[in-house]
Amino acid sequence: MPSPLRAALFDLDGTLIDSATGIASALNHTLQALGHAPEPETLIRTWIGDGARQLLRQGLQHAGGDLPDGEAFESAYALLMRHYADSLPLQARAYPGAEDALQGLHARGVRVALCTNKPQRFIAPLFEALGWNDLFDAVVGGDTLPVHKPDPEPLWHIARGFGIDPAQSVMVGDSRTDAEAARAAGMPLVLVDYGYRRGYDLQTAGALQVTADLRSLLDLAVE
Ligand SMILES: O=C(O)COP(=O)(O)O
Ligand SMILES: [Mg+2]
Repeated sequence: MPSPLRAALFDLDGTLIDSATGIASALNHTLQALGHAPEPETLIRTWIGDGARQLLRQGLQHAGGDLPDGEAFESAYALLMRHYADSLPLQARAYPGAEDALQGLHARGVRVALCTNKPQRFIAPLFEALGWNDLFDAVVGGDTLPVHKPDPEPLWHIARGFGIDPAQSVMVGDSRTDAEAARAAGMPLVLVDYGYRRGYDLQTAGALQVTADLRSLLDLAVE
């Protein structure tokens, strides 16, 4: 256990917010505009967590045919970005306990960061909708740096910015992507048991906690 805990880095989709309905709606509008059938939300959930480009790739691959490349892929991605922006009100659903945990960590002097693979441009409007503008000391999106999770660099980037050792921080996420990034970064891990984890065995991931409620993080912080 990081003693004392000095920073907590949070994944967004499937960890702090239940955004799958909105993301599925954005992807399905995109697939339909390209002449494909929509996919069920239960399947699309399993494609969330590796960034919006990977989400689109998965959707198009599942729809069949050749995966468009180059300009054709970029124009499909631009379409997804438009529908994604429209879906933000549907994505802004905080999990119970998420806001209390963020505020409680702050109150205990723990730095709080967002470390998501969601495109950066959508983070500010989501924070606005959630009333979370003042809750984060640092924010890194999926396209903020040249690499994203599972690469450890976004985690190191945040820890460096805080002047805090990764070992005195914790990465809080819902998926294999988060667990692999934490392991590669030398950062302790907490997993939520309710996210979009894609058949990943949470119990063998080496997490400090596998939790159903983010308020349990407060047990790691000093009063
Ligand atoms: O894949 C995404 O776009 C976002 O995913 P994350 O918030 O779970 O990193
Ligand atoms: Mg996630």
